[in-house]
Amino acid sequence: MVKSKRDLLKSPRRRSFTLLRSGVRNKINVNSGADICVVVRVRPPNANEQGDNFRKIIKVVSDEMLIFDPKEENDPFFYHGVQQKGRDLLKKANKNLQFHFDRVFGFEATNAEVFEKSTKSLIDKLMDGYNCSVFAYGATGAGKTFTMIGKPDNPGITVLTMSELFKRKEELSNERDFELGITYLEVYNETVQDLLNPGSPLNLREDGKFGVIVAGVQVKRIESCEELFELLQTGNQNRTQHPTDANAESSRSHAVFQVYIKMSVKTTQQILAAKLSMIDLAGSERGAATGYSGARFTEGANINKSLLALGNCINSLADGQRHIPYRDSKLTRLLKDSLGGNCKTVMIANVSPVSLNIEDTYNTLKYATRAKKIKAKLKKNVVSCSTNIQFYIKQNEALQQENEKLKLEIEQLKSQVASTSSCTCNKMVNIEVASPLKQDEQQCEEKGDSTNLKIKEQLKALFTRRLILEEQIVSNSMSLFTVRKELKEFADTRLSGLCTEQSDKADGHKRLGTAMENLQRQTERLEKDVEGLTKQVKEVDTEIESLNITEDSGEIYDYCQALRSEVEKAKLKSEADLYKRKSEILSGELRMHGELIQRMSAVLKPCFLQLRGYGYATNDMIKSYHDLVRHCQGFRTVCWKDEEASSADSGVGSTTTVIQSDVGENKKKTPNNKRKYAGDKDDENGLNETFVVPLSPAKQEKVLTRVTKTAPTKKLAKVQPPKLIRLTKENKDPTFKSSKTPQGKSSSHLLMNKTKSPITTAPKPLLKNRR
Ligand SMILES: Nc1ncnc2c1ncn2[C@@H]1O[C@H](COP(=O)(O)OP(=O)(O)OP(=O)(O)O)[C@@H](O)[C@H]1O
Repeated sequence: MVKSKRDLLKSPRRRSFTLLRSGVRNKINVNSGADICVVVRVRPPNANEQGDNFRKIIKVVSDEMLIFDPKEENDPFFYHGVQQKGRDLLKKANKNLQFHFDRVFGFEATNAEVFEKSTKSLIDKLMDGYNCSVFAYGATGAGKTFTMIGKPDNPGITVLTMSELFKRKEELSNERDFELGITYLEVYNETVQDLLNPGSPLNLREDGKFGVIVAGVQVKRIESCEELFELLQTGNQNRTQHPTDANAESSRSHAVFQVYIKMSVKTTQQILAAKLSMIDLAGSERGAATGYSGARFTEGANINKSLLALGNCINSLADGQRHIPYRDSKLTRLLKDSLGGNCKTVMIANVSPVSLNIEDTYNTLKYATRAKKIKAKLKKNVVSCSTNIQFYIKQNEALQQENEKLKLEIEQLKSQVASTSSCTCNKMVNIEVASPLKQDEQQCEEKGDSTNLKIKEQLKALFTRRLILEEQIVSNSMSLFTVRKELKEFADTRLSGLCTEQSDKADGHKRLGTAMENLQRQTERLEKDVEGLTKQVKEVDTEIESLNITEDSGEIYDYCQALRSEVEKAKLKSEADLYKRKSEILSGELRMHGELIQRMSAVLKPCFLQLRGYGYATNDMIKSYHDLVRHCQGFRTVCWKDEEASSADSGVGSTTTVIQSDVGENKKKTPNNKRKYAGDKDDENGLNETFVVPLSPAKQEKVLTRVTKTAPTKKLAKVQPPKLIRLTKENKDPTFKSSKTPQGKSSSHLLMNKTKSPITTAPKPLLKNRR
């Protein structure tokens, strides 16, 4: 359904657009009772902007209103020497837009004034347990850093706000206990760095309870304002800065300074927690204006990308949308709870006053106007431990304490191990000491016992850790994935062999290929994990070694060895479990293979019978089919040495055992070196004697091993005969089958150790074979 123009005008986006476009007739009225406080600061023109080259584009009308691109009233327009009433139509009309904000600061405003009228009131909110945040937004060189950090002689609002906070803390010290911790981070090129403790980039994690958490960030406790100045200076030195055409000291990153405050009200035992975030955003900029190229241009693009994400969040919040795209950039993820959430926010929009930056200034003013519409959901943090401060501070404290404790323990244990061994030596040496010294010796013994106990505890802890690590290594073992990957490769080969259509083959290959790629990726990930775990095992081993336990350590040494073997036992157990899982996978595969073979046989057999029935089956086909049948029966064929080549040609599967001339007679009876199969009694195409040896698989294995080891020697034939019983009509074995060769000689089948195995007869061909 098409909306009417009236309806369209009702949409928030459309309305703001209309307001902005319609110039002086439309006043941009922001709701002054809104939760976000937006102030604009116009900086004085710098040295480059002074003179007549640039006109002023901002006119501060009052504390709350400014006119952007004002009409130039004293600019008479003459035509043919006569002053005209209208304006010069060749000149672009000035926008003359009125903007209303919570506060507008002109050139002459100092940082102290800005602080008084914008962020000072936040301290009250913080004391009441509300989260607060301050953003400085604007184009590069617009005065954000000057406003936030300032100069030594003109401190910025961060310092002034913190001074006020400390002042208030002093005032309330009789009523409340305070704990303050700060973090100073920078977001540069979509990575988060700790400015107070520079190192590798930090990761952001979402926690259901604590909101967005910066993993690994250090929270510094501060007691005084002086400490804070030092920390801020250190942090600023670590901040990424590069000179640009627009600003000689341009900050190329977003700096996020956060103060965690925990207050316990002495009378009520109530705990209030609050967080103050002060953010100096990197300058929004047009590449052309900043004069960048190459890496700097990319850096600028990244800055703009995160600011765009911030702008989108502001737009969505202003429009009251349910989904806010916080996840679009690291900056917005980090500031999720500082923007539109449970937070009192102040936005300071910094602008330049001259026409050189007219576009940037206009964009900043529009941005600020949008931000004004955001509604926050303020909520007091009256909780004992539901804010990040508790989490970070407690986690930090606990870790530090644990660290210190462990260091101390290791030191103590090292010295104790040394003293124990010397004590044991002393004991041995002083076996025959004089009685007055015996008391000392006893004490030493006691000391030794308690020391032993401590070392044992330490060893137990270390070996337990080692055991856990070893178990993790086994459970992360890639062997399962390797097996799965091999099976997929096998399936791929099987498919290529079976598929007749190229498209089927390609489809299957694609699917299996994706599975194999996934398995490969998982294997690589596991490899990395295992690498890390192995490193940890080594560290544990080093710790154990550092205890210097040798055979001379006596009981402790035995204890250590016992623990070691316990770990080995547990490791073997987990390995056995792993093998069990592996064998489960393989048996699954085996079952699947069985089914597959059954289904293949159901297709293959009728095809073969049909082909053979109609005389289309070639001899090779028939032979291969019979080979297959025999392979399924588990038969091994014994043939003559000079038949080896032809039997090798026979293709599919049956195992052929070669026998030399002890049964030479039979060899002479062979007319054309063709082999006879048990079922082929009616095959008339030159049959000769073949020794068919149906055996139980175990026996086959035994014989074959022996044969393979010794073949092809006469010795082999000597070994074989006692086990082979030539069947003749005379021995009347029921399993005996005989057939006549073309020469009228009987061919025989040999059964190993009289094994009575039924011989399958292939179906008679309906027609004669073509070949
Ligand atoms: N209100 C002001 N009064 C006097 N000088 C100012 C004022 N605002 C800014 N300046 C000067 O303008 C220059 C640029 O300011 P600043 O470095 O604060 O800009 P910025 O917005 O932080 O730029 P960038 O985003 O590139 O870091 C500085 O030399 C600063 O001293």
